[in-house]
Amino acid sequence: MIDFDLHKTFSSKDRPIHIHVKAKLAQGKIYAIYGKSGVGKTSLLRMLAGLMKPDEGTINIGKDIWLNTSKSLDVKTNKRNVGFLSQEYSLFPNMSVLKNIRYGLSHPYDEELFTRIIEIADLHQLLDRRPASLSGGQQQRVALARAIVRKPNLLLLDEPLSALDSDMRVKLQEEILAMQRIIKTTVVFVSHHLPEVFKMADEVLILENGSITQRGTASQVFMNNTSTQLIGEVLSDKNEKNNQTMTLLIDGQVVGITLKD
Ligand SMILES: Nc1ncnc2c1ncn2[C@@H]1O[C@H](COP(=O)(O)OP(=O)(O)OP(=O)(O)O)[C@@H](O)[C@H]1O
Repeated sequence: MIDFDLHKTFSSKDRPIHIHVKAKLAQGKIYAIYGKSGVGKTSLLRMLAGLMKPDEGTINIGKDIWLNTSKSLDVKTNKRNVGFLSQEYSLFPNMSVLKNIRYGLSHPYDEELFTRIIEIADLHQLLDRRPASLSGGQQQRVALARAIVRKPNLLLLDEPLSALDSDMRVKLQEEILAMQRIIKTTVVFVSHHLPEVFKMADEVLILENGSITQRGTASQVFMNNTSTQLIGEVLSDKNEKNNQTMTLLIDGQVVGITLKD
């Protein structure tokens, strides 16, 4: 169980931005954080990772205390053993894939886990290559493998798949699920991509203006939510015989819509 209650205020020119996030997350489950731009999703992940200092708050994970500001207790990021993936792959450019994955791994490491993760991420052929010679999807798989072999207490994913094309995205989603089933770590991921949220999340936490306003399964929070929007790009718009036909690009899919009287 992870139990957190975090406060952070950013001063800005117009008005201060208050973030107050509080939740209990079960060990080994996958949670999606969903919300509009600027509501505090990245800030929440960064506070959980110890990369951003909250003004006030607590984080308890199992029997460990990571943060208790009233007792001036703040466990450093490297001692929290958190995996953090974002759109940037942050690999060491001058090291091979193998060295990147093994870098800083405490010895003796779990050889069996290492082998299985390399297999799932399909990295066998790439172990001697440098990151610059890999595609974006391959680099992200290296970053994922590197996070997973450390058996993190918590895996934080800040839209790591959003720069990838849809086939690679689906492949990476499968790989994340397969790896998570092995190490059974708790995963908190930010995504704007509803199919991804439905596929991956055991539970969704809706963040609005810095606070969690709803939580439940994806079906529970989205099916009755009238504010859910599908955003599409108009590819063509024709008006024939009183029927208006529009072709839209929605979430990578081309969709035809006919509007009648
Ligand atoms: N270091 C900072 N200093 C001042 N304001 C900040 C800082 N970091 C974040 N903010 C502000 O806090 C709010 C929440 O930012 P955050 O990046 O957490 O949002 P987000 O939900 O992840 O947004 P997005 O989906 O666009 O990535 C935003 O208004 C942002 O401008």
